[in-house]
Amino acid sequence: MAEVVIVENKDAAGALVAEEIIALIESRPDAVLGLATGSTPLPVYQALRTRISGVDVSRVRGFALDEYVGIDPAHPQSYRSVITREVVEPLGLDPQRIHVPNGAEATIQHAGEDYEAAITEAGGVDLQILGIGTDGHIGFNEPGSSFASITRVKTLTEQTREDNARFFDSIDDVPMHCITQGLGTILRARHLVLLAFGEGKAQAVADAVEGPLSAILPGSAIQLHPHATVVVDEAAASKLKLADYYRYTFTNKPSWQGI
Ligand SMILES: O=P(O)(O)OC[C@H]1O[C@](O)(CO)[C@@H](O)[C@@H]1O
Repeated sequence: MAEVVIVENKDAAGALVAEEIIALIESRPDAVLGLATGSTPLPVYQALRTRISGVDVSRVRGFALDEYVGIDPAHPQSYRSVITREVVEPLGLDPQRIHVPNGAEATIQHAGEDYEAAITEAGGVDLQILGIGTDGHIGFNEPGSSFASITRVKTLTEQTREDNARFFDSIDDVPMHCITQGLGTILRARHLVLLAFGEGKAQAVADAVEGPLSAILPGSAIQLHPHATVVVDEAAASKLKLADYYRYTFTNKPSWQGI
């Protein structure tokens, strides 16, 4: 079962996860971070900005979860641009060490395989940051994705395109396809940290943490992981049946344990 940490707000979540990432980098300067985009991980990146000075990040490596297919990498909403703007530049990471799946149509046939090979060559991801879609996707693994899936092209659901229309001028501009790490890829990371905020994510969180294991609930794949941490605010936790138990467990956690 995933460990669930219910926090007061996004800032508290960001601080908690940022501390875990800094401890990881201090113990392993060439740590491999799994980077997510969307709104959810922003408080983590924000919290890292204020804590990272004095930490040597020159050897940190990173792999983004996903990218839109057919979008110009220079487009402000390509995940390449988002990762550069929100993570690489403010944290002073080496851009050469940060990878984003290649969504160019010309090379898309082998882009998934290439990305898997790059992750394997790096020795795997140490800590994977995850958000969750209102339809339950992690990465862009939409409902129906195999738990064994690897990096590949997926078609975005209408729900996801509507949710992400806020980043574009209109829903028509939201790409139809993406390339995403698979659920199998994500499950190979050594530590999963899934964040979710707000009532709109409450059902997806409950399904991921307490629902049946099912391809129709892609987030439920985290139940198969030996070290998964779910950090949520009260609203996103509102449909969890065992919320009191999670609070009790976290309050009584040994002080020497991280998340
Ligand atoms: O965080 P948001 O913007 O609600 O999106 C949900 C999740 O979907 C994804 O964007 C898919 O990449 C996640 O990375 C993200 O956290």
